[in-house]
Amino acid sequence: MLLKDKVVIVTGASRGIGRAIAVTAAREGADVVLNYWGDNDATYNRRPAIREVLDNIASLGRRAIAVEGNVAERDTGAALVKAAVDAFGRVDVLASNAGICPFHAFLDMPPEVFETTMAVNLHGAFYVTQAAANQMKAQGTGGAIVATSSISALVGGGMQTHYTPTKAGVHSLMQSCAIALGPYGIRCNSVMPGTIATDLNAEDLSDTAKKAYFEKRIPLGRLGEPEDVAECVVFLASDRARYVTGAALLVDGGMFVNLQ
Ligand SMILES: NC(=O)C1=CN([C@@H]2O[C@H](COP(=O)(O)OP(=O)(O)OC[C@H]3O[C@@H](n4cnc5c(N)ncnc54)[C@H](O)[C@@H]3O)[C@@H](O)[C@H]2O)C=CC1
Ligand SMILES: C[C@H](O)[C@@H]1OC(=O)[C@H](O)[C@@H]1O
Repeated sequence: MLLKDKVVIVTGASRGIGRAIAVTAAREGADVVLNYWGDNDATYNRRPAIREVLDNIASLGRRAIAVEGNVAERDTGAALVKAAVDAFGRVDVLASNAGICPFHAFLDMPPEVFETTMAVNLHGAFYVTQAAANQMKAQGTGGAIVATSSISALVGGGMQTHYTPTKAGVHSLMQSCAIALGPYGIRCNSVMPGTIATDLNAEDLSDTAKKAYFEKRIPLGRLGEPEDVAECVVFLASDRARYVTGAALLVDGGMFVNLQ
Protein backbone atom coordinates (compact mmCIF):
# COMPACT_ATOMS: atom_id res chain seq x y z
CA MET A 1 0.00 0.00 0.00
CA LEU A 2 1.41 3.37 -1.05
CA LEU A 3 -0.05 5.49 1.77
CA LYS A 4 -0.42 3.01 4.63
CA ASP A 5 -1.61 4.87 7.77
CA LYS A 6 -0.84 8.29 6.30
CA VAL A 7 -3.17 11.20 7.04
CA VAL A 8 -4.20 12.99 3.85
CA ILE A 9 -6.09 16.26 3.39
CA VAL A 10 -7.84 16.64 0.03
CA THR A 11 -9.45 19.96 -0.93
CA GLY A 12 -12.35 19.80 -3.36
CA ALA A 13 -12.99 16.19 -2.42
CA SER A 14 -16.72 15.85 -2.94
CA ARG A 15 -16.66 15.40 -6.70
CA GLY A 16 -14.50 14.81 -9.73
CA ILE A 17 -10.73 14.60 -9.39
CA GLY A 18 -10.64 15.38 -5.65
CA ARG A 19 -13.11 12.65 -4.88
CA ALA A 20 -11.02 10.18 -6.87
CA ILE A 21 -7.86 11.29 -5.03
CA ALA A 22 -9.56 10.78 -1.66
CA VAL A 23 -10.87 7.31 -2.50
CA THR A 24 -7.61 6.20 -4.13
CA ALA A 25 -5.64 7.43 -1.11
CA ALA A 26 -7.93 5.46 1.20
CA ARG A 27 -7.56 2.37 -0.98
CA GLU A 28 -3.82 2.81 -0.51
CA GLY A 29 -4.21 2.82 3.28
CA ALA A 30 -4.74 6.48 4.18
CA ASP A 31 -7.18 8.24 6.50
CA VAL A 32 -8.64 11.26 4.77
CA VAL A 33 -9.94 14.75 5.54
CA LEU A 34 -12.41 15.70 2.81
CA ASN A 35 -12.86 19.40 2.12
CA TYR A 36 -15.60 20.72 -0.15
CA TRP A 37 -17.63 23.86 -0.75
CA GLY A 38 -20.66 25.12 -2.60
CA ASP A 39 -22.14 21.79 -3.58
CA ASN A 40 -25.65 22.96 -2.87
CA ASP A 41 -25.52 24.85 -6.14
CA ALA A 42 -28.54 23.69 -8.12
CA THR A 43 -26.42 23.17 -11.23
CA TYR A 44 -24.69 20.22 -9.62
CA ASN A 45 -27.60 18.30 -8.14
CA ARG A 46 -25.01 16.59 -5.97
CA ARG A 47 -26.16 17.19 -2.39
CA PRO A 48 -25.41 13.63 -1.20
CA ALA A 49 -21.96 13.65 -2.82
CA ILE A 50 -19.85 14.10 0.29
CA ARG A 51 -21.89 11.46 2.16
CA GLU A 52 -21.16 9.02 -0.65
CA VAL A 53 -17.43 9.69 -0.44
CA LEU A 54 -17.49 9.17 3.33
CA ASP A 55 -19.36 5.87 2.89
CA ASN A 56 -17.05 4.78 0.11
CA ILE A 57 -13.97 5.32 2.28
CA ALA A 58 -15.56 3.59 5.27
CA SER A 59 -16.29 0.57 3.06
CA LEU A 60 -12.55 0.43 2.33
CA GLY A 61 -11.86 0.13 6.05
CA ARG A 62 -10.34 3.58 6.43
CA ARG A 63 -11.45 6.67 8.34
CA ALA A 64 -12.64 9.93 6.81
CA ILE A 65 -14.14 13.19 8.00
CA ALA A 66 -15.78 15.92 5.92
CA VAL A 67 -15.01 19.57 6.52
CA GLU A 68 -17.01 22.13 4.58
CA GLY A 69 -15.02 25.29 3.92
CA ASN A 70 -14.22 27.79 1.22
CA VAL A 71 -10.49 27.59 0.45
CA ALA A 72 -10.64 31.20 -0.74
CA GLU A 73 -11.06 32.20 2.91
CA ARG A 74 -7.63 32.64 4.53
CA ASP A 75 -8.49 30.63 7.64
CA THR A 76 -9.81 27.52 5.89
CA GLY A 77 -6.36 25.93 5.60
CA ALA A 78 -5.77 26.22 9.33
CA ALA A 79 -9.25 24.83 10.02
CA LEU A 80 -8.56 21.80 7.81
CA VAL A 81 -5.26 21.15 9.55
CA LYS A 82 -6.89 21.45 12.98
CA ALA A 83 -9.64 19.04 11.94
CA ALA A 84 -7.03 16.56 10.70
CA VAL A 85 -4.98 16.77 13.89
CA ASP A 86 -8.07 16.53 16.12
CA ALA A 87 -9.37 13.48 14.25
CA PHE A 88 -6.20 11.65 13.22
CA GLY A 89 -3.30 13.25 15.11
CA ARG A 90 -1.22 14.56 12.22
CA VAL A 91 -0.97 15.59 8.56
CA ASP A 92 1.29 13.69 6.15
CA VAL A 93 -0.07 14.65 2.76
CA LEU A 94 -1.96 17.58 1.26
CA ALA A 95 -3.68 17.24 -2.10
CA SER A 96 -4.46 20.87 -2.92
CA ASN A 97 -7.07 20.28 -5.58
CA ALA A 98 -10.11 22.55 -5.16
CA GLY A 99 -10.73 24.72 -8.17
CA ILE A 100 -13.33 26.39 -10.35
CA CYS A 101 -13.46 27.24 -14.04
CA PRO A 102 -16.45 29.41 -14.94
CA PHE A 103 -15.92 29.77 -18.69
CA HIS A 104 -16.16 33.40 -19.84
CA ALA A 105 -14.93 35.63 -22.68
CA PHE A 106 -12.04 38.01 -21.90
CA LEU A 107 -13.18 41.41 -23.15
CA ASP A 108 -16.22 41.58 -20.91
CA MET A 109 -14.96 39.45 -18.04
CA PRO A 110 -16.84 40.53 -14.88
CA PRO A 111 -14.24 41.50 -12.27
CA GLU A 112 -15.92 39.28 -9.70
CA VAL A 113 -15.51 36.20 -11.94
CA PHE A 114 -11.80 36.95 -12.35
CA GLU A 115 -11.26 37.72 -8.68
CA THR A 116 -13.21 34.73 -7.39
CA THR A 117 -11.32 32.39 -9.72
CA MET A 118 -7.99 33.80 -8.50
CA ALA A 119 -9.09 33.61 -4.88
CA VAL A 120 -10.25 29.99 -5.01
CA ASN A 121 -7.65 28.50 -7.33
CA LEU A 122 -4.47 30.38 -6.43
CA HIS A 123 -4.91 32.16 -3.11
CA GLY A 124 -6.68 29.10 -1.76
CA ALA A 125 -3.83 26.83 -2.82
CA PHE A 126 -1.33 29.22 -1.19
CA TYR A 127 -3.03 29.41 2.20
CA VAL A 128 -3.91 25.72 2.45
CA THR A 129 -0.36 24.77 1.45
CA GLN A 130 1.08 27.18 4.02
CA ALA A 131 -1.10 25.77 6.81
CA ALA A 132 -0.29 22.15 5.96
CA ALA A 133 3.42 22.89 5.62
CA ASN A 134 3.58 24.54 9.05
CA GLN A 135 1.96 21.46 10.59
CA MET A 136 4.34 19.11 8.75
CA LYS A 137 7.33 21.22 9.87
CA ALA A 138 6.12 21.10 13.49
CA GLN A 139 5.76 17.31 13.30
CA GLY A 140 9.34 17.07 12.06
CA THR A 141 8.76 14.02 9.89
CA GLY A 142 8.47 15.60 6.44
CA GLY A 143 5.48 15.31 4.18
CA ALA A 144 4.20 15.60 0.65
CA ILE A 145 2.11 18.27 -1.07
CA VAL A 146 0.60 17.64 -4.48
CA ALA A 147 -1.30 20.44 -6.21
CA THR A 148 -3.72 20.00 -9.07
CA SER A 149 -2.39 22.39 -11.69
CA SER A 150 -3.39 21.77 -15.32
CA ILE A 151 -2.22 21.48 -18.89
CA SER A 152 -3.69 24.99 -18.85
CA ALA A 153 -0.57 26.14 -17.00
CA LEU A 154 1.24 25.59 -20.30
CA VAL A 155 -1.31 26.46 -22.99
CA GLY A 156 -4.09 29.02 -23.30
CA GLY A 157 -7.85 29.04 -23.60
CA GLY A 158 -9.82 31.96 -25.05
CA MET A 159 -12.61 31.45 -22.53
CA GLN A 160 -10.15 30.76 -19.70
CA THR A 161 -8.09 33.98 -19.44
CA HIS A 162 -8.96 34.21 -15.75
CA TYR A 163 -8.30 30.49 -15.16
CA THR A 164 -5.07 29.59 -16.95
CA PRO A 165 -2.97 32.10 -14.94
CA THR A 166 -4.18 30.44 -11.73
CA LYS A 167 -2.99 27.05 -12.96
CA ALA A 168 0.39 28.47 -14.00
CA GLY A 169 0.51 30.06 -10.55
CA VAL A 170 -0.21 26.80 -8.77
CA HIS A 171 2.58 25.11 -10.73
CA SER A 172 4.97 27.93 -9.82
CA LEU A 173 3.83 27.80 -6.18
CA MET A 174 4.84 24.13 -5.98
CA GLN A 175 8.23 24.87 -7.56
CA SER A 176 9.03 27.62 -5.06
CA CYS A 177 7.63 25.64 -2.12
CA ALA A 178 9.84 22.71 -3.13
CA ILE A 179 12.80 25.01 -2.40
CA ALA A 180 11.31 26.61 0.72
CA LEU A 181 10.21 23.30 2.27
CA GLY A 182 12.88 20.87 1.06
CA PRO A 183 14.99 21.48 4.19
CA TYR A 184 12.06 20.12 6.24
CA GLY A 185 11.71 17.00 4.12
CA ILE A 186 8.48 18.27 2.59
CA ARG A 187 8.17 17.48 -1.12
CA CYS A 188 6.01 19.67 -3.38
CA ASN A 189 4.85 18.63 -6.82
CA SER A 190 1.96 19.21 -9.18
CA VAL A 191 -0.09 17.21 -11.61
CA MET A 192 -1.23 18.79 -14.85
CA PRO A 193 -4.41 17.07 -16.00
CA GLY A 194 -5.54 17.48 -19.59
CA THR A 195 -9.25 17.29 -20.22
CA ILE A 196 -10.88 15.13 -17.58
CA ALA A 197 -14.64 14.53 -17.73
CA THR A 198 -16.07 16.08 -14.55
CA ASP A 199 -18.74 18.58 -13.53
CA LEU A 200 -16.18 21.33 -14.18
CA ASN A 201 -16.48 20.95 -17.94
CA ALA A 202 -19.73 19.00 -18.36
CA GLU A 203 -21.49 21.96 -19.93
CA ASP A 204 -18.51 22.82 -22.14
CA LEU A 205 -18.22 19.23 -23.37
CA SER A 206 -21.94 18.95 -24.02
CA ASP A 207 -20.92 20.61 -27.29
CA THR A 208 -20.43 17.31 -29.14
CA ALA A 209 -18.20 18.85 -31.81
CA LYS A 210 -15.87 20.24 -29.12
CA LYS A 211 -15.79 16.90 -27.30
CA ALA A 212 -14.98 15.09 -30.56
CA TYR A 213 -12.22 17.64 -31.24
CA PHE A 214 -10.59 16.88 -27.89
CA GLU A 215 -10.87 13.13 -28.39
CA LYS A 216 -9.21 13.47 -31.79
CA ARG A 217 -6.37 15.57 -30.32
CA ILE A 218 -5.61 13.05 -27.59
CA PRO A 219 -3.22 10.32 -28.83
CA LEU A 220 -4.61 7.83 -26.29
CA GLY A 221 -8.02 8.40 -27.88
CA ARG A 222 -10.25 9.32 -24.93
CA LEU A 223 -10.92 12.02 -22.38
CA GLY A 224 -9.35 11.46 -18.98
CA GLU A 225 -11.16 10.02 -16.00
CA PRO A 226 -10.66 11.37 -12.47
CA GLU A 227 -8.96 8.10 -11.45
CA ASP A 228 -6.28 8.64 -14.15
CA VAL A 229 -5.21 11.75 -12.25
CA ALA A 230 -5.74 10.33 -8.76
CA GLU A 231 -3.30 7.46 -9.30
CA CYS A 232 -0.59 9.96 -10.24
CA VAL A 233 -1.31 12.17 -7.22
CA VAL A 234 -1.04 9.18 -4.90
CA PHE A 235 2.25 8.15 -6.53
CA LEU A 236 3.71 11.64 -6.05
CA ALA A 237 2.47 11.68 -2.45
CA SER A 238 4.04 8.31 -1.70
CA ASP A 239 7.58 7.30 -0.79
CA ARG A 240 7.93 5.80 -4.27
CA ALA A 241 8.48 9.44 -5.31
CA ARG A 242 10.82 10.16 -2.39
CA TYR A 243 13.41 11.98 -4.57
CA VAL A 244 10.85 13.91 -6.63
CA THR A 245 10.17 17.52 -5.68
CA GLY A 246 9.41 20.62 -7.73
CA ALA A 247 8.17 18.43 -10.57
CA ALA A 248 5.03 18.64 -12.69
CA LEU A 249 3.46 15.55 -14.22
CA LEU A 250 1.26 15.97 -17.30
CA VAL A 251 -1.70 13.57 -17.13
CA ASP A 252 -3.30 14.32 -20.47
CA GLY A 253 -3.24 11.23 -22.69
CA GLY A 254 -0.57 12.96 -24.77
CA MET A 255 -2.67 15.99 -25.74
CA PHE A 256 0.05 18.57 -24.99
CA VAL A 257 2.66 17.09 -27.31
CA ASN A 258 0.24 16.45 -30.17
CA LEU A 259 1.13 19.23 -32.58
CA GLN A 260 0.74 17.18 -35.75
N1 LIG B 1 -11.70 18.57 -15.18
C1 LIG B 1 -10.63 18.92 -15.88
O1 LIG B 1 -10.56 18.73 -17.12
C2 LIG B 1 -9.46 19.53 -15.21
C3 LIG B 1 -9.49 19.95 -13.90
N2 LIG B 1 -8.37 20.51 -13.33
C4 LIG B 1 -8.39 20.96 -11.96
O2 LIG B 1 -8.77 19.90 -11.12
C5 LIG B 1 -9.34 20.41 -9.93
C6 LIG B 1 -10.64 19.67 -9.65
O3 LIG B 1 -11.50 19.87 -10.75
P1 LIG B 1 -12.72 18.91 -11.09
O4 LIG B 1 -12.66 17.69 -10.29
O5 LIG B 1 -12.75 18.81 -12.57
O6 LIG B 1 -13.93 19.83 -10.65
P2 LIG B 1 -15.36 19.52 -9.99
O7 LIG B 1 -16.18 20.70 -10.31
O8 LIG B 1 -15.83 18.18 -10.42
O9 LIG B 1 -15.05 19.45 -8.42
C7 LIG B 1 -14.66 20.61 -7.76
C8 LIG B 1 -14.47 20.33 -6.28
O10 LIG B 1 -13.94 21.52 -5.69
C9 LIG B 1 -14.76 21.91 -4.61
N3 LIG B 1 -14.76 23.36 -4.52
C10 LIG B 1 -15.18 24.27 -5.42
N4 LIG B 1 -14.99 25.51 -4.96
C11 LIG B 1 -14.42 25.38 -3.73
C12 LIG B 1 -14.00 26.29 -2.74
N5 LIG B 1 -14.11 27.61 -2.92
N6 LIG B 1 -13.48 25.80 -1.60
C13 LIG B 1 -13.34 24.46 -1.39
N7 LIG B 1 -13.75 23.55 -2.29
C14 LIG B 1 -14.27 24.01 -3.45
C15 LIG B 1 -16.14 21.32 -4.87
O11 LIG B 1 -16.82 21.14 -3.63
C16 LIG B 1 -15.75 20.01 -5.54
O12 LIG B 1 -15.48 19.04 -4.56
C17 LIG B 1 -9.51 21.91 -10.15
O13 LIG B 1 -8.45 22.58 -9.50
C18 LIG B 1 -9.37 22.06 -11.65
O14 LIG B 1 -8.87 23.31 -12.00
C19 LIG B 1 -7.21 20.62 -14.01
C20 LIG B 1 -7.14 20.20 -15.30
C21 LIG B 1 -8.24 19.63 -16.00
C1 LIG C 1 -12.42 22.90 -17.47
C2 LIG C 1 -11.62 22.61 -18.69
O1 LIG C 1 -12.32 21.77 -19.56
C3 LIG C 1 -10.36 21.92 -18.35
O2 LIG C 1 -9.74 22.57 -17.27
C4 LIG C 1 -8.45 22.48 -17.43
O3 LIG C 1 -7.66 22.85 -16.62
C5 LIG C 1 -8.13 21.84 -18.72
O4 LIG C 1 -7.17 22.54 -19.38
C6 LIG C 1 -9.38 21.86 -19.47
O5 LIG C 1 -9.44 23.04 -20.26
